[in-house]
Amino acid sequence: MQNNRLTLHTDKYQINMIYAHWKLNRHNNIRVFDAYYRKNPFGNGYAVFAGLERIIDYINGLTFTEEDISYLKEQPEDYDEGFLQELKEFRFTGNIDAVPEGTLIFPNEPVIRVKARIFEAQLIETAVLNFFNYQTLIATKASRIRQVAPEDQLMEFGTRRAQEADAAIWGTRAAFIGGFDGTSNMEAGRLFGIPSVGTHAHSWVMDFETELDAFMAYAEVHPDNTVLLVDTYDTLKSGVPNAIKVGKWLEEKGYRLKGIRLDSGDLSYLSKNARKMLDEAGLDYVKIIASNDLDENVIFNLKAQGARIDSWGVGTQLITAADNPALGGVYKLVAKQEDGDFTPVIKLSGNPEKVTTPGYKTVYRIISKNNGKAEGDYIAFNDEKVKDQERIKLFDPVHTYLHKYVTDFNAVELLMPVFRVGEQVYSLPTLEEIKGYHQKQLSLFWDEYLRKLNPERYPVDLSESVWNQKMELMSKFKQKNNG
Ligand SMILES: Nc1ncnc2c1ncn2[C@@H]1O[C@H](COP(=O)(O)OP(=O)(O)OP(=O)(O)O)[C@@H](O)[C@H]1O
Ligand SMILES: O=P(O)(O)OC[C@H]1O[C@H](OP(=O)(O)OP(=O)(O)O)[C@H](O)[C@@H]1O
Ligand SMILES: O=C(O)c1cccnc1
Repeated sequence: MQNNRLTLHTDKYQINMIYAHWKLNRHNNIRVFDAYYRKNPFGNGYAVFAGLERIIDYINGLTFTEEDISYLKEQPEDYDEGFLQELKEFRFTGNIDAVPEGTLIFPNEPVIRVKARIFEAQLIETAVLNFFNYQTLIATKASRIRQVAPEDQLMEFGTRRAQEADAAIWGTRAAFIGGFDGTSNMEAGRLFGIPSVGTHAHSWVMDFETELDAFMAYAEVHPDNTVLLVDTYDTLKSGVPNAIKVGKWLEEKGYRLKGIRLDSGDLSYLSKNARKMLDEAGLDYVKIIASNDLDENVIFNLKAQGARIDSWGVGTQLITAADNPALGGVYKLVAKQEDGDFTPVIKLSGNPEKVTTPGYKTVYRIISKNNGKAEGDYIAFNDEKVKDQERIKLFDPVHTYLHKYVTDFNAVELLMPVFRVGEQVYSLPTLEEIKGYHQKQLSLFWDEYLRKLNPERYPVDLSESVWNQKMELMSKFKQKNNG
């Protein structure tokens, strides 16, 4: 049952809404939706945007096949033939803007903006959020892990524990964007050009009479790429001594043992002792690799203990974002095009954080020309002239007395045109370029915003016009609802 099609990868309520829009002849109305997230995951100070490549693939492949239509015909809703005909001719004809993958993003700022017929904009909500939420989450987790091991090799080992195949593949790509160097997943390697890496499992050792036989046999087949897993029986009494024997044998053949892998026990104690034994045997070039339910906190602590580990294999905790398994990104209607103008719409909530910010808006990153650092992100209406302003007032949208004026800045617009009238106008950078761009993004921010424990909150502010309009709409709707 092969299924690579994603058009029906949507919630039924989207189909029911677009059907009702069609019945009421509202389906061609142009609407604007913003996608954003509300709370940083893992207690981090930022998130790393990922998922755009998948979104672009999805939009480009958005057509209803005969099978899709037949399935809709089976539904109890008894959709009109005219609607199904409309779906047969369906293709995306709207505009999408998004921040580039690898961008550091912050709560409550639009990172994807869709302006399209409601018929199209509503249909794509589910899939767009699905891709954005998961991939951004994993890229952010990877970025946290990279932060605690800036110089080490980081290998993604999570496929066996991932939430199924797509999560493994696209999660691996996101991990690479966030700072990983390689993956054990061959398909991710093939698809995206991510370096594929691998050692061997306990089964290899258990399949031979002795550990030494197993190590020798492996080294004979892979003399220039041997990493030996040394913890099957007794790491320091058997595994490391046997690895040293193999290392010496490889030297005689003109090769070098590449590494040993520790996969259980006290990784600090074992790595220090293994390092000593290897060095004393003249094998100081042999790398020590660690795995076993690692995450940024364990790695950070191991480093603080002086563990002698050069390379980390990280699986479960990364690919499942185990300590924060969902990003919670949302997709909200913010404006309706009426007679050429954009009418803002708002969603109220008892929870102030859930009140939407109305209007057809864009986001700027305000970068000081004096020090090259980001001062804050600034959400303004699409037609506000932010770049030409000499002085900009940044104020907290909740605690408005908290404000500062910034002069001498560059206002860098974050949202890039991705689709125009249904045509892809954005050429995707290579994965290496995205990774490099992510590193540059990090250098824009003060360390206080980036630290992984209790970071400072980076300002995401509204222009005065956007703020005023939000306040006006809030009081207007409150009055209406109070009769
Ligand atoms: N020195 C250390 N300091 C902090 N955490 C460590 C240290 N050494 C290992 N760990 C981590 O502690 C956890 C211990 O896990 P666990 O008890 O499953 O390991 P184990 O019993 O050694 O091995 P296993 O059960 O997989 O054979 C793992 O996440 C591991 O990475
Ligand atoms: O621990 P993770 O971060 O998920 O990394 C992947 C794990 O997968 C392998 O273990 P395996 O499936 O053999 O099971 P194990 O946990 O018993 O070692 C490997 O030896 C790692 O321990
Ligand atoms: O190559 C490895 O050592 C590896 C790959 C996947 C999972 N665990 C380990």
